[in-house]
Amino acid sequence: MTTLLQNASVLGGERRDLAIEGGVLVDPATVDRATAEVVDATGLIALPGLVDLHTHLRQPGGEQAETVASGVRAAAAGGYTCVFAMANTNPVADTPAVVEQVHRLGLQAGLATVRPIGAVTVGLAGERLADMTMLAQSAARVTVFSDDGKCVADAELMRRALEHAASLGGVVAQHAQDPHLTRGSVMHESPLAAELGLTGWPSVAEASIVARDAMLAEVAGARLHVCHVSTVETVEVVRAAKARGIQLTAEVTPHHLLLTEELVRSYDGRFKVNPPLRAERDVLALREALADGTIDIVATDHAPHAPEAKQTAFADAAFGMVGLETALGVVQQAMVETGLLDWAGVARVMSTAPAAIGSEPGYDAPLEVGSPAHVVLVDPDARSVIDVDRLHGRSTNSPFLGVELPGRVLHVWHGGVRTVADGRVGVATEGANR
Ligand SMILES: NC(=O)N[C@@H](CC(=O)O)C(=O)O
Ligand SMILES: [Zn+2]
Ligand SMILES: [Zn+2]
Repeated sequence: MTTLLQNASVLGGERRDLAIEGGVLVDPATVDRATAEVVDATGLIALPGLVDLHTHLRQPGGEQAETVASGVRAAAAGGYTCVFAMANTNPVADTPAVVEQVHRLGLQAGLATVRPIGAVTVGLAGERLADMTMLAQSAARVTVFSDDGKCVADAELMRRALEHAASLGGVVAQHAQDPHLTRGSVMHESPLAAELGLTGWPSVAEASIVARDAMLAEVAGARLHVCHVSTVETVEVVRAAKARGIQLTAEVTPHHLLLTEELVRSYDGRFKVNPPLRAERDVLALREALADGTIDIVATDHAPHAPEAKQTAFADAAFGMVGLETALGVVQQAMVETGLLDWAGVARVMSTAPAAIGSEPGYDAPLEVGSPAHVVLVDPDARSVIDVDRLHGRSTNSPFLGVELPGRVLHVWHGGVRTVADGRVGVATEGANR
C-alpha cells in the first residue's frame, strides 16, 4: 500500500507531500493518487521518528512498573520509533541471555525498535567488567553500554570500559554521580534543601565525574556519552572537553529543561529524580547548551515506578519520572516556543543525533526519499492538559500531570507501519520491527 501525506510542513519548513511505500519514503510524484491512502497533513509538522537513547522499560524483573510492551506503547504515543532500553533490570542486562530477551520482547511488541543497552559491570556492581564483547556480538547487537542508575565510580574500571567499548565501535553512557558526594542525597543542594530539611545532591558530584571521564575518554581514544546533564557546571565541563577535541556527547532530559527544584516544596515523590531538579540558572544554561550544540540530544530517562514506590515520604521515594509521551511537548515549550531551536533542530536533537550516538541505522537522512519511513506528524497548535489517559505505560509518575503542554503527536509510522493514528496507538504488529 502507498500512503500519501499531503501538504506537511517538512521539518517545520516548506509544505510538501511525503509518500510511504514498502517501508520507505518514495518520491510523491511517482505515486498513483487514485489508489493511495491519503492523510491530510495541512497544518501539521513532519518530523523523523524520534529516537530515545535512555529509556527504562523495567523488563525483566520490574513488570509491575513497566514491560517492554507497555513501554513501547508509551514510546509510540510520544512519537518515538526507536528506544534504547537501559540495563538496570533484574536480572541486569549483563549477559547475552538478558539483552536477547529484551530484544525479542521488542520484536514481539512491534510499534518501535527496542535496542537493549548492555551493562558495563557485572550486576551493575562496579567491580568487574561485563563481557562487553559477548553483548556486542549477541543477536541484540549491543552498541551502548551503561550502568545507568549507578555510576561507574572506579576510574580504572571506567578507563578499561571505554577502551573496550571503543574496540567494539560502541559507546559508554555514564550516569555521572560521585557516590561519596551524594550519600543520602534526595534533592538539589541549595538553600531550599536546607529549608525543606532534605539532604542535598551537589552539582560538583556530577561535574567532577564528567571531567574525569572526559580525560579518560581522551587517553582511551574512546567515545563517552554523558547521561542526563543537569547543571551549569557540567555544561561548562562538556563545553571545555569538546573544545579540546575529546569525543564526548551529552544528553539532557525534558524535565531538566522545564522544571526546577521549587516543585520539591510539595514533598510530592513525583518530583524526585536522579539527578535532581535543579535551579533556574541551571535550566537556562541547559537550554542554551542544547541550542548551541554543547548538549547533543534530548533523552527522556523515562523511569516508571509503581505507586507504592512514589507515594511515601519524599526522602524514601524512588528516583525517576516517566517521560515518553510528554517529551516532545516539553521540548516544544522549552526550546521551540522560546526561539532557541527550530523544528529541524528538534529533529536533530531527538532523532538524527541520538540515532548516530547509538549507531542505529536509518535516521541519517531524515524524511528524504529512500530513507526508512519513520515519520511523525505533529499538530504544533494543539494544547492540552496532561492527564493519566495520555499515559500509555503501566506507571503514572509524571511530573506533568495537570500541566498544560503544547503540541500533539497525531500520526506515527515505524518503517512504514502505522503505529499511531489520530493520536491513538495502533495494535502491536509483529514483524513490523526492524
Ligand atoms: N533517573 C532516575 O531517577 N531513575 C532511574 C535511574 C537513572 O536514570 O539514574 C531509574 O532507573 O529509576
Ligand atoms: Zn541515571
Ligand atoms: Zn536512567
